[in-house]
Amino acid sequence: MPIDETTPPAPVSPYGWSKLMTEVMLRDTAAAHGLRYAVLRYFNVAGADPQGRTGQSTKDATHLIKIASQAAHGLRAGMSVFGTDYPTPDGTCLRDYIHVSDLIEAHVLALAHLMGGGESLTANCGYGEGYSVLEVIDAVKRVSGADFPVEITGRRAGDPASLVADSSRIRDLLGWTPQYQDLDAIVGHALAWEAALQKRNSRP
Ligand SMILES: O=c1ccn([C@@H]2O[C@H](COP(=O)(O)OP(=O)(O)O[C@H]3O[C@H](CO)[C@@H](O)[C@H](O)[C@H]3O)[C@@H](O)[C@H]2O)c(=O)[nH]1
Repeated sequence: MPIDETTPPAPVSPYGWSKLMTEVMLRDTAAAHGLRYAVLRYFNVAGADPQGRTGQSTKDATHLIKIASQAAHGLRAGMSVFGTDYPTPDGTCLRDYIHVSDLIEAHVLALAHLMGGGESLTANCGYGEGYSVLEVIDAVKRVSGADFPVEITGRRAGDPASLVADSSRIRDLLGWTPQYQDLDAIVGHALAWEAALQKRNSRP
């Protein structure tokens, strides 16, 4: 079931709570001081700059597409799937992976909205399409042409079974029209970035 902005937030991690607290602070500051704001609720940010200028560089990042990309490039021996007993079609968690460039465009549109005098808004940023962990790993193998070992392990604590956005609000209100709503494109850009990052990090 896609999640819309009226679904009561129910964070399961301190990080999730910190994001919700930020929303509450913005709401209260706006009420007290007339501030106008845009809350953009990111779903699973993925991919990289299509021109290869930047991408996720956090050392030891644990995100699925990054881990799978590293495995495809032989930077790690293989990877784990955290649980196959979720109430989803293939038993692995579903996520709504949004290309970082589409997310940037959402910010540009939100800023233009506010600068044009628009009301405060809270809007989901996702495509409304969920992919399972196994589907993502298949995409990484398909796009890279590389095979790597995948081990099934137990669930990781705090992983909800499904997080898929209803993004009608941002589409309707800001005219947001994603350009990269394609899992293979997202994975392709992530793979290219991971290769570039590896080259960059191995320079003396
Ligand atoms: O090696 C891995 C890595 C991830 N997963 C699974 O893949 C899915 C996606 O995981 P991940 O890429 O870590 O994203 P989320 O846990 O959905 O994290 C999102 O939500 C978190 C909590 O809001 C934020 O911290 C992250 O930045 C954001 O991407 C989850 O089911 C994980 O269990 C695996 O099976 N194996």
